[in-house]
Order: sequence, then C-alpha cells, then structure tokens
Amino acid sequence: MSEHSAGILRIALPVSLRRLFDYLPPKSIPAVKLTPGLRVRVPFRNREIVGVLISLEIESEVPADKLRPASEILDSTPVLSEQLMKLALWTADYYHHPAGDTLIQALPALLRQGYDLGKEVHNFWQPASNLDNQAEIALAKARAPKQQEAWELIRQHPDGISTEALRSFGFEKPLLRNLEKRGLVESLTKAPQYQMFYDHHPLLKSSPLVLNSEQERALEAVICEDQSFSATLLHGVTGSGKTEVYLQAIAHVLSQQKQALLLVPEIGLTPQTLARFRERFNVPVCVLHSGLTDRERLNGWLAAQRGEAGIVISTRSGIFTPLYSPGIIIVDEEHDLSYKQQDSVRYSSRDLALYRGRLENIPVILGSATPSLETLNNSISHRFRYLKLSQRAGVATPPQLELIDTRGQELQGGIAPESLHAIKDTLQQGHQALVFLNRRGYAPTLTCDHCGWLVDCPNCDAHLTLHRSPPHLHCHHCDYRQGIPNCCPNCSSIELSPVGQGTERTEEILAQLFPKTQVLRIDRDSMRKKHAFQETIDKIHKGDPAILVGTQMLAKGHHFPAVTLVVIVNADAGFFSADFRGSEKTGQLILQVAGRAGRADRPGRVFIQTGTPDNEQLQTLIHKGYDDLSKELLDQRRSVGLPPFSYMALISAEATFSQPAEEFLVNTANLAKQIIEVDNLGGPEGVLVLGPMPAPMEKRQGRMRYHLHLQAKTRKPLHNMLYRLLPLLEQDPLARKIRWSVDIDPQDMS
Ligand SMILES: Nc1ncnc2c1ncn2[C@@H]1O[C@H](COP(=O)(O)OP(=O)(O)OP(=O)(O)O)[C@@H](O)[C@H]1O
Ligand SMILES: [Zn+2]
Repeated sequence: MSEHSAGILRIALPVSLRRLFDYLPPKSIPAVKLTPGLRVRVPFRNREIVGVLISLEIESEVPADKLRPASEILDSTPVLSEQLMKLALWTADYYHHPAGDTLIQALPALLRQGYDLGKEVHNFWQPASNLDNQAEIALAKARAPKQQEAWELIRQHPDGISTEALRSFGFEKPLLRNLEKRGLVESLTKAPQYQMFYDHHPLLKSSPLVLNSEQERALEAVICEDQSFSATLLHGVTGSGKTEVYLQAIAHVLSQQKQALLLVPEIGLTPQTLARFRERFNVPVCVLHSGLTDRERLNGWLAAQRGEAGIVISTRSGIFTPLYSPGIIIVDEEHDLSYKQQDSVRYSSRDLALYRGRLENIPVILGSATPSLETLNNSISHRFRYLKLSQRAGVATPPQLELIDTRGQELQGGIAPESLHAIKDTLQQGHQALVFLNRRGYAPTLTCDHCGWLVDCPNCDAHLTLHRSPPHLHCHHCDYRQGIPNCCPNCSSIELSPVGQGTERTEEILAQLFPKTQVLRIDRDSMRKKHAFQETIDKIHKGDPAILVGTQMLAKGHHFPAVTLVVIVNADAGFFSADFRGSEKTGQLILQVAGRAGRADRPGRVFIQTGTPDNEQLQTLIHKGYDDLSKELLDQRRSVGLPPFSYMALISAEATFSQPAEEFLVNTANLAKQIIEVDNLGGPEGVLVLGPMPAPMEKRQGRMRYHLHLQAKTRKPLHNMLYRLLPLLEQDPLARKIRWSVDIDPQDMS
C-alpha cells in the first residue's frame, strides 16, 4: 500500500482486465483541475494508451515504487459527464464486462484515439463579403428551394454558421458549394463558436397535426408531470400515429430548453423519419448511425454535448450520447433486436435508456406496435405506465388479415394462386403490392436432382445460398463465397436445381408474370450501392402501380401510402423455431409487415401464406391479435419459468476444435456448482446451471461452439454468482486458448 500526497489517479483503460489502474499525476503539472471524466494518456506495458480518469484517491494498493506517472492530461473539461460515467460503469457491472473497455466504448473513436479537442477549428459559412443582389435575384429565379432555404438560414447568421449546424438542418456540402459558386456565401475556418439549439426561433418550422383523442391522452400523460423520471410503454398499433406523439412530446421538451434523444433500430432510421423531424423543427437535429465517418460521428456527439443540437436521433450506441440538458429519451420499436449489442459489451440500449432516464431524472418512452414480452410484463406489473393507441390515425383503417393455405397448391415464385390474383387486382386498381420474403438471394440452397447432394458451407453448419446477380454461392453466416459448380461433386450429374425461394427468384418470376409492371426488390444485396435505397423509396413514393419484393428492410417503419396489399410468404416458419423467443419474434414480424398495408385512405389486405394453417399461435394472431397472442405467450413463459419470469446468462465458448471449448464450459459448470453450494445460491429461488451443450449452430465460421446457461428466478443470486465465477474463469489456462463470452439477458441464442 502506498500513500501519495499529490493524489493518485484511478483510471479506466481499454484492456480486457476487470479492474481499474492507478497512476501518479503527470510530471509536468497540468494546468487543469483534475476531475473525473478527463481523458488521460498513460504508459501501459510497453505502449501508450488513452484512458478515462475515474477518481482521485489518496492511497493505492500498488507499492509506491511501482506507481508510474501518467504521460498527459488530454482534456480541459471532462468528456464524460458524471451521469454518463455512472451509466457506463453500471453497464460494465450489469453486463459483467471490464469497466475500462465499457467506458472507452462510450466515446467516439477519435476521442478514444486521443484526438485533441483543444486544437479544433471549424468550418463556417457566412454571406459573401462582396455580395451583390444580382446573385440573390438569380437564385430566386433558379427555382432551387433547398438552396433558397439554406441561403436564408446563412443570411440570418452574419457571423457565420458552422458546416455541422447546416448539416443538422439537412444542408450538405455540395449544396453549400453551389451557393458559394453563385457568389452568395463564403466559407472560413475559425475556432468553434456555438449557438444553442433554443436560440433558433421559432422552434417549430411547421405546425403539429391535430391529435385524435387517444394521441391527446398519451401526450398529456407524458408531458403533464414535472418531467422527472417515468417509464411509459406507448403501445400503438401500426399507423396509429406514435411518431406524431413523439414529435409533440419533443416540441414540449424543446420549449423548456431541454434536448430529446430518440433511439431507432438500425433498420428503422429511414430517410422519411428524418425528413419528418426536419420538416417539423427549426432546431438542429443530429443523426448518429453506423454509416458515418469518425469525424462526422464526433461532430454530432459534440453538437449534442454542447447543446447545439436540440434533437439526437441515433441507433443503439447513441444511448451514450452526451446531452447538454437532457429532457426525454424515446426508444422507438422497443421490441427490435438491434437494440442488443451482440459482441463486446452485450448491452441492451433499451434497458440502458431506462437506467439513464433514472440517472438524469427525465421521462423515458418505449414505443411499439408489438411490444416485447419483457416490456409488456413490466407494464402489467405497473413498473411502466401503459398507454394504448388502438386506432389508426387519420382516416386509415386496420388491415384485414387472411390465412392462405398453401398445402397442395401450385406456387409460382413461392406465391399462391390466390395471392397472385390479389396482386393482379391491386395493380389493376392502380395500387402497390408488397411481397415479403425473409430470404435474400435466389434460393436458400442448391441440390443435385440425382443424388440429393446439398451444397454446404465448409465453415458453418449451414447451406450456401444461391445468388444470381452476380452468380455465386454465399454463406450468410460467415461470408464464404464460391462459384456455382457445373456438376454435382458427389455423382457428377449436371442436374443441379435451386431449392426454395429467395427474393431474387421471386422478383424474377413476378417480373415474368407482370411484364408491364415495375418490380422493385429491396434487400441488402439490391441496396448495396450508396443511393440505391433512397432512389427506390422515391420510386415507391411516386405511387405508380408496382410490386415491391423485399426482406425485413421493407418491413419496418416505412410509410408507403399506395400499398394496399401485403403478401407474406412463409413467415410462420419461426413459430417452429427452437428458440424460446421464436413465436414472439415471428408474431411481431408478421404484424410489422402487415402494418405496411392500407396506411392511407384506402383499406389494406394482408395474405399470410402458410403450410400450417392450424397452428394455434398463428390462429390467435390472426383472429384475436397481438394482445391475446402475447398474453398466451406470457402464460407459457410463466409456467415454464422462462424470461421475463426468470433471468438468464449465457456463457459461450468456441474454438477450432471442440475439446478445449467444451472442456472450458465443463470447468465453468463445475465451478458454478461449487459456488452455488458454498454461497448457498441454490434452491428453488437460486441459480440453475444448464449444460454445457452444443450451440444450435454448432459450427460457425470454422469454429465449434458450446453454450452454458445460468438461470435464476431473481437477478440477485445470478449476478452474485457471476461476480465470483468470472474472475475464476479468467484464471483457467484454457481461457486464453479459446474465445469465450458472457451474455446477460441474451437475445440471440443461436
Ligand atoms: N392526428 C393525426 N391526424 C391525421 N393524421 C395523422 C395523425 N397522426 C398521425 N397521422 C398520420 O398517420 C400516418 C401514420 O402515423 P405514424 O407514422 O406517426 O404512425 P406510427 O404509429 O409511428 O406508425 P408505425 O409504428 O406503423 O411505423 C402518418 O402519415 C401521419 O402523418
Ligand atoms: Zn459459413
């Protein structure tokens, strides 16, 4: 133990060790006051790394002669607020991940790498100094509304407005360069200057819709209180106008000079959603998602931290976005699996949103048409307030769901005759039809008609998917690709045929059947090019008759007014999945896809094709709806003690060969059982150890995978056992030979 009068810096470092590290202050005394949340550069082993100061201590367990000084304090003010540090440390604790690594991941990449915020200069735009009004007249004549809008904004800022601020209003660089060419504006670089979001007047650009009575009640419930912490489930059927409630709740928050954080699923961040926010508000809206460069991400992060952006819209990792004056957190489509991080710190940002709301003492809204069973259960037990929007907004009516029995039917491109008829009718009426198929590629696999050989991935327990454009075989689990063989490698027959349907094949067949109609395919393959998605969405919005064929990408969050028919091909397979969440997820997906039909003034129909029309859960979903299905599923979960009526941790191990991975989990199971015994964590309320067992997909990416489940009725014993277990696992020599991980509240059990 050593005592140090100048203080000891306790620092979180991005390393895999489950502890914090002690350093002395840097030799050259920093000019800034040492406060938690500053970044510090320190020597670690034989390199220098960036960490975050957690606390100042007087003594250390490290002997005085072993303590090293930090190299440099990187910031003058903390990059992480006290609340965000608490959030990150809670995340590390709850998800049993090393604190340093968790904390560092809460920062944008450039800050992790030690980027110097002190030397920052920003790009600004201001009216040209030798502006002549001919240029203005020319612009007015040019009928370029977006340029006109940008020009008016810049004109209101004689001292310049930053490129970043302009971007958050939706004005990108090329447009600004155009204004520059016209001689209207000029750009300059200078030290950052900030304009607070509430200094933009008025706050609203366009007026809100008149709410229906359910929306009105929901809005009042959310904003009437003192804006302190509350958790609300907004359960609104598809098209019920949840987004309008969010918009108006946000307007209220902004008027109190507070900011809003809206989380959306990775796939839900549609350009229309963003456009809707930018049309409504006259404050900068900052958008954070995986497609940004490091610089763009940092800029957005800073705009939120400094209070320049009034609204932050972000996917999962945005839950750690710093806010100058937090006012509300909204998690849209809260049931979506993309909120759960599947590697490194396996957090659920929906669950973190609730914890953050508590820390910041602000309301949290979880919205969905198909809430997760966890969230529904929380509202049944009154932990969350429950608000329902049971009607579609405006004049739209709920879509009518029909089951199509495909047994004994001749399908074309996977589509039943009755569905084809309906597509034809829909097109004749001048509307659009949407065909949903959860399989991209041409066909799920390729077979030999002669000997029955199927083409398998060499690295995974999976078939290769056949793709036609360009022609190849592709593993969707490990990305392995190969050419299409000319003959069967088993019997040399040249009769190889595709098995089953993929979006490419359905698109091809529909294009043959409806040669005069445009068939638009929307999946990850067809949307790979940069502007492809936006271009296709624009085509759909034109409203001309069309058939849309797509995967999940098309299913969620979109508002296509001309779609009046939805055909769901084989979505019910998930009801038979081995995963205990299979039925829940399938029910949600079917309803989300169905929800795309009839969202405007024309009623919608939904055909659900199935080979198992008698399936009870499918029947419940169609005839009684999601409320009844979710009640049944909750009863089942309760009777067998599965989440949300129990808590789970999944310990996974994988290696090139089975033996070390399996042995590691056998050791883990034994250690777990010893801890249960010694610490008295067993019994009916205690921890159950299940496994080890092979993972449902035993081989993936060339590795053999095993699972061990730990389960308990309450959280506490499970976490107490993990606190004891995990440090022991780190000491197992096998731990270094294999890959292993802990997943708390696991969602993906494959
Ligand atoms: N009070 C209202 N009056 C008229 N139209 C409304 C009203 N509220 C919402 N709408 C319109 O109804 C449509 C659907 O609303 P919105 O997108 O907000 O629904 P949602 O519940 O978020 O949908 P989903 O969950 O299916 O994506 C939109 O076009 C919206 O402009
Ligand atoms: Zn593979």
